[in-house]
This record gives sequence, C-alpha cells and structure tokens, in this order.
Amino acid sequence: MSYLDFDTIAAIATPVGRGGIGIIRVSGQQAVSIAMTFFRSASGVTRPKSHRVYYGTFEDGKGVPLDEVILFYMKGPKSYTAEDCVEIQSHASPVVMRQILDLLIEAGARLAEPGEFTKRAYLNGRINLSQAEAVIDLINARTTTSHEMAISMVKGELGETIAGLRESLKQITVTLEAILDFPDDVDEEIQAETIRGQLAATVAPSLVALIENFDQSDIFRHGIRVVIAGPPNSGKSSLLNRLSGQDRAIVTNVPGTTRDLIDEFIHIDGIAFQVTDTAGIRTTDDPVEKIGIERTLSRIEASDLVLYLVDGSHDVEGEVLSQIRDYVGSRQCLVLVNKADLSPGGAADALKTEGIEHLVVSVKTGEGMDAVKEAVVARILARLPEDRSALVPNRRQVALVRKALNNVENAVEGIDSHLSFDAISIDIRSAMDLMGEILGEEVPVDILDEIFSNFCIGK
Ligand SMILES: Nc1nc2c(c(=O)[nH]1)N(C=O)[C@@H](CNc1ccc(C(=O)N[C@@H](CCC(=O)O)C(=O)O)cc1)CN2
Ligand SMILES: Nc1nc2c(ncn2[C@@H]2O[C@H](COP(=O)(O)OP(=O)(O)OP(=O)(O)O)[C@@H](O)[C@H]2O)c(=O)[nH]1
Ligand SMILES: [Mg+2]
Repeated sequence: MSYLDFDTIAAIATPVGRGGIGIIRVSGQQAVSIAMTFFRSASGVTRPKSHRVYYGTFEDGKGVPLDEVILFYMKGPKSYTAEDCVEIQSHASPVVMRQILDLLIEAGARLAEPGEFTKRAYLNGRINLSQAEAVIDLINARTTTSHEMAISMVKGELGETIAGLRESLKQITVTLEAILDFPDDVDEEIQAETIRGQLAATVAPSLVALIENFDQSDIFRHGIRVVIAGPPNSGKSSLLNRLSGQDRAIVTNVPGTTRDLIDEFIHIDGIAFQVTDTAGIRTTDDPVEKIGIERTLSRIEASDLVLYLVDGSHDVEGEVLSQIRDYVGSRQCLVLVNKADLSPGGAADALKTEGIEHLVVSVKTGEGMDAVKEAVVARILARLPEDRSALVPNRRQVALVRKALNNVENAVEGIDSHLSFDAISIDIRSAMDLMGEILGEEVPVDILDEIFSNFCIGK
C-alpha cells in the first residue's frame, strides 16, 4: 500500500485551550485542494508551492473571514507523514480552531485518529516502528533523562542496532542453508564453530545489553521509589514537605501523626522520584497506627531507596539502631540525623560508634538538604549505565528482544549438543523475525493499533 491509497486526514495538532498560536494539520492527497477551499491568500496565490508559507484569511463557506492565518505546505514525500501536508496556523482560540477543522472535514477530510499522522509516517516508510514509538515517549517524557532516551530513539539509533543484528542473523542463515544444500562441500565442524562464535560472542551480548539497559532505566519511567521511614516524630512528614516544596503532609509534635502513606512526585536533576511519607515505626496498641506501620513496612520492601530519619536531639533506641543496621545491610538506605538546629542528643554518636554512615540535617532550617539531594541522586546514578544515551528499548521491544535471546541461546546449545543444522536454523530464523517485528515489518494489525492509540489526536 502506498501513501496514494490513503484518504486525507485532519486534526488540531496543538493543545486545546487559549494560547498564542494553534496549528491544524491536514495530510493526504487532497490536502491542498481541501485547505485552499477556504483559504484566501493576501497576495492572491491559489496554488501554493512546497515548503513556503502564505499569509491570508481562513473563510467560512460564505466568504466571511474566521481568522487571519498562515498556511504552510509541505509536498510529499518531503513532509512529516511523507504525504502532502498542509498546516493552518491560526490564533489559538478553541472556537476558531474547531470551526476551521469542521470546515476542512466538510470539504472532504476525515478527522484523524490518535497518532495517525505518525502512523502514516511509519506506513509510508519514512520512519520505522521504533522511531514512531519513540515519538510518543518523547511527548510523554516527564524528565530530561527520559527525554534523552526518547530523542536517541527518534533519531533511529535503536533501529540501526536491531537492523544490524538482523543482518548478522541473516548471514548465519545463509551459511546454514549453504551447508544444508551442499553438505559435501563444507567442513561442518568448522562452520558450526564459526556460527557458534558469532552467536555467542556478538549477537547474544548485544541482545543482553539491550535487556540490561531496559532493566536499569526502567526506574526512570515510573519514577524512583523513595520511602521516608523512621521512628515517630523524627521529622519524616516535614522532610516530605521540604522536598516537594509543598505543605503536603500534616506536621505536629504529637508522635504518631502520620497514619497513611502519602505520595508526592518530585524532580531532582532531571530524575523523577516518587517520595512516600510513612507512619513512624514503633510498637503500638492503636489498631489504626498498626495498619499504618504495616503499610510502611511493605512499602519499604517495594522501594528503590529508603531515607531513614532519626531525631538527632535525642538518643536512638536499641531497637531503632538494629533496624537501621538491617536496612543499611540489606538495601539502598540513606540514614539522616535530623534537627541539627537543636542541641545534639546521642543519636549521631551512637551511629558513629556503630560505624553507620549518616548525614546530619535540619529539615526545619534546610541545613544539609543539598547534600541529601546529591546523595540520593548519586545512589541512583550508581545503578545506571554510564552512558546515559545508551539504547533503551521500550516494553514491547524488550519482550521481543528477550524472546530472540532465548532463540539464540537455544541455537548455541543446539550446536554444542550437535543438533541438526535444520533445527538450529529454525531458532535463528525466528530470532531474525523478531528483529523484524521490532522494526515494524511484521507487526500484527491489532498491535499496531494499540501502539498508535497511545498517541494524542493530531500527532
Ligand atoms: N509545524 C510543525 N512543526 C513540527 C512538526 C510538524 O509536523 N509541523 N513536527 C512533526 O510533528 C516536528 C518536526 N518533525 C518533522 C520531521 C520530519 C519532517 C519532514 O518533512 N521530513 C521529510 C523532509 C526532510 C527535509 O526537508 O529534508 C523527510 O524526512 O523526508 C518534518 C517535521 C516538530 N515540529
Ligand atoms: N527543631 C526542629 N524541629 C523539627 C525539625 N524537623 C521536624 N521538626 C519538628 O518535629 C516534629 C515532628 O515532625 P513531623 O514531620 O511531624 O515528624 P514525623 O516523623 O512525620 O512524625 P510521625 O508522623 O508522628 O511519625 C514537629 O513538631 C516538627 O516541627 C528540625 O529539623 N528541627
Ligand atoms: Mg508524619
């Protein structure tokens, strides 16, 4: 199917609401004739030239101007969709834009589905599927880090790697077929060794690297889960408020104030964190507080990092100390000694004696808070690949990469256990097909629809 077979679509491409300028986009063979039905150029132009902008008015069916607009024409295939594209730039009044869109539809355009412009760029062969998927990640990126990941994909670097892997697998298949066709002409032992080498030393490690990049960067997508924990009254809710810059959680000097989990999303250095304030951990008979403490403990289990806060103006109880020892030994945990503005109790000394590293802070005055943020980021970055622009597949793609790795490992085992070349060839072929599916060459229609339905209308 070529782009000539598609109908002409139109949509508002900019967010709905009042603003400076809004864009209505039209794509397809009839884009120019449909747009020119209502556009009156100030200089009298009736046939716009490609990659030129024209100033004029957009008129309703009766010749009454709706708005002064700019019309921009990109002739296919040199356009976003690789089809003829016309953009009408109007004032961003929802009323005006809606009327322009309605008129375009009256003139023969169809309202575009979510993601349909990008889908056409893909169907018309301008971009591959992983690039199209990256466009949506780019739009949805909430942090500079997830934006970096998406932009490298829009550029198509992941696609190049996958295409390279597929090419290697194809070479191997060709070799295998030659062996099958002319079994007498080749030394099977030597060929099998060569193929094994390629699979184990090149193809498999590349697939493993993609999976590792996904696993390591996955926390960037949903936000890193930080739990603030510690005994009652140590200043946990105050810390949540300080980090989020909002008066989010209730703070009182009554121990046991916080009962439920309180979540806030914050950004530090372009990284998204989900910070959770929790009920102070202590032995209690209060049934409500008990449930709160159970929730604290299970949230700690699911966290990426614990900020364990103690009150520095007091001593630390033995029970608390042993809990800190447990946490520090078994997970990512940063110990904070709070209330540095008050005269010190024994907490910091007790931790020092135990050899437990900690930061001294005052949530109230803000003292030491920059060091806390730095330490949090350092702990997280330590778990990530050095190369922040490393190629990161998305969830759909990594599932296919995992399957392909499985095939490749089967093939290697097959060679080791002297399986027939026929059997090995089946695994290699299926790995090859999976690479094609990542690039979008053999994707079932329902999966395609699902991918593009995650876009917004006009993209
Ligand atoms: N007004 C406007 N701004 C926009 C877009 C758009 O479609 N319209 N974009 C989209 O949403 C993004 C830019 N992306 C684009 C990607 C490719 C092409 C394009 O025409 N590609 C052709 C020709 C390239 C060339 O002239 O060398 C090609 O790749 O063949 C245009 C925009 C962001 N800003
Ligand atoms: N002087 C001083 N007081 C603080 C500091 N941080 C918190 N506080 C006070 O300590 C008390 C307890 O603070 P919260 O933030 O409610 O403590 P919490 O750990 O959430 O307490 P629970 O919810 O009961 O577990 C409040 O009176 C705060 O104003 C600090 O850095 N210095
Ligand atoms: Mg609290």
